[in-house]
Amino acid sequence: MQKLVLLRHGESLWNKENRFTGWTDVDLSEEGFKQAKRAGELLKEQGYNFDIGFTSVLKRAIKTLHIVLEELDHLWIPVQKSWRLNERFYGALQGLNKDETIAKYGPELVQKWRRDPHELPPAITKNDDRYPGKDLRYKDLTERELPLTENLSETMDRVLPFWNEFIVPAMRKNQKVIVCAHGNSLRALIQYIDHLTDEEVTKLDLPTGVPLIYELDEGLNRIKHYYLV
Ligand SMILES: O=C(O)[C@H](O)COP(=O)(O)O
Repeated sequence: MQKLVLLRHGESLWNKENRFTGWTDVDLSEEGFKQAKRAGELLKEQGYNFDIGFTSVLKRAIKTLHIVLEELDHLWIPVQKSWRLNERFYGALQGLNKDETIAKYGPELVQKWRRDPHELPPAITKNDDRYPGKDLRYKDLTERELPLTENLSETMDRVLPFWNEFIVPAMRKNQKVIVCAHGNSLRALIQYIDHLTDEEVTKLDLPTGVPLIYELDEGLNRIKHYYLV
């Protein structure tokens, strides 16, 4: 049996302000820093340690992982960052307040944008300041990989190659793995690991800063999963 720890970053400043965030690189809120520390304390109390960490290229996840590893006195372990673990790119919704967006477009459409795996939120253009092609950290991405908007199914399409190429091989070497990422990149991973239907995944909401433990068998199939509280 092998344990895999999935962790959504602590509350961000825009979670707090209820704004669509996506690839916007906002920091943790004060509460988010506390949640990250608490996650580290919980993992420490329950005897967890890790051989490798994986995270996105967004500071709310990077900092959460760093704080957890600091609590565990594990800052020395390798940490691999990838844009593939980023939050779903929320297109032209990025920066907008979620309640104001509901008031403007109606709850049904906004809920579809947020949770329907195949519904695309409105796109940005390449002239938009939010276009990732203007951000140095994405300079090695091909034009096809640079999103203008993204649905959950496309998020899954870019998360899974990373899972298969890096996370699975680490677990096959019996390394203890922590993945610190985002609501929707983790939702995509969970849909894959748990074989959830599109219908089931729409109901899945991950709390910020609470470690989710997966117990996996030799074939990396799920035995059970639970939150650490
Ligand atoms: O990017 C965001 O706004 C959040 O992290 C996830 O938002 P959602 O719950 O609206 O998908």
